Amino acid sequence: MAVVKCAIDLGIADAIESHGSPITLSDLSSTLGCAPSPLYGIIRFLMHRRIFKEKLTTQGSPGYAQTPLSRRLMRQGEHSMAAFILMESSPVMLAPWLSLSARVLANGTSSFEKAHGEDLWSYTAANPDHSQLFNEAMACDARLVVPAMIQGCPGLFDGNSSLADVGGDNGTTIKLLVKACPWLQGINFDLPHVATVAVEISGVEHVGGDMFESVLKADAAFIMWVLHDWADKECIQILKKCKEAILEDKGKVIIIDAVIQEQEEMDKLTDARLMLDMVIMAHTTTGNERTLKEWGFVLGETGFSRYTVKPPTRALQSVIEACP
Ligand SMILES: C[S@@+](CC[C@H](N)C(=O)[O-])C[C@H]1O[C@@H](n2cnc3c(N)ncnc32)[C@H](O)[C@@H]1O
Repeated sequence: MAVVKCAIDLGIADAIESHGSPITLSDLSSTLGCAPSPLYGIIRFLMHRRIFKEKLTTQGSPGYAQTPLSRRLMRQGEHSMAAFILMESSPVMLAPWLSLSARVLANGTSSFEKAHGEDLWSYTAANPDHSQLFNEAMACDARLVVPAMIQGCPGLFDGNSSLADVGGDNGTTIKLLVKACPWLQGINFDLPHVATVAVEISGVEHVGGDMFESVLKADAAFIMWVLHDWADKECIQILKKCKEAILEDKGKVIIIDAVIQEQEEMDKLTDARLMLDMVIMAHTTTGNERTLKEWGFVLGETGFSRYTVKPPTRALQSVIEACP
């Protein structure tokens, strides 16, 4: 991750993109103000990981070009994952990894709290710069996941006229959902320090609150990358509040989260899902990724009458639809 962060910091992908065609090491070095030899080492490493690729320039000299992966390292644009990588590689988020054992010990404590003296949400509330980086990071992920989900689950919001995105962060997700389903009135619900600084979005109301206390009323509730931050008991509490907030007859709670496969079902994204489990362990106090059986327990204890799990489409997450 340090090398990928280095590429973002240097602006390698942005420089190649602005050049518009494959660029030589010498031109790239002078554009970026870098020494050619270490820059070559960074690019060689990233080419080995298929992040950049070698391609002849228009003059026939050896040069470097973008790939779909390297475009994710650009600072701007709908494909950028730069903020996500910069957030995960920030000193704030790296420090808890050094205390991962604290979370695992029987009488242990949260790795994040050990490193920073408070949990992630209190820390972001007290540190606006980190909160903004976190929000931008989540927005990168939402831009990737939401279109895949809409494509993979057509008709998900048919019959609903309002939707509350619980823990919706700066509203990027609900903005994409309302754009794709213009009949939806969107509510973006998050902690007050997040909701109050979120920029205005047409068709969306930002509401600050605590999902453990209550969730704003809507036909349906949507909750993405939130429940994995919490233990079963807390998830059941949050889901009960969602269940109270939605319509009894045609309401539903749509959960977007990973499902960890059993050994025999593992696929090429299993590694990423298991990695995510470690990230959640390092950064949250009680969170973890869940297997289908573990999701079944949480949903059953909340009192949902039925649920369906749609496998992911080009994404780490599954779509779990739970009905009252
Ligand atoms: C991992 S982020 C997911 C953000 C967003 N759903 C997404 O996928 O891009 C978890 C979100 O839960 C919010 N959150 C944490 N505790 C909360 C609470 N008690 N009430 C409402 N939101 C909360 C955080 O502020 C954060 O935006």
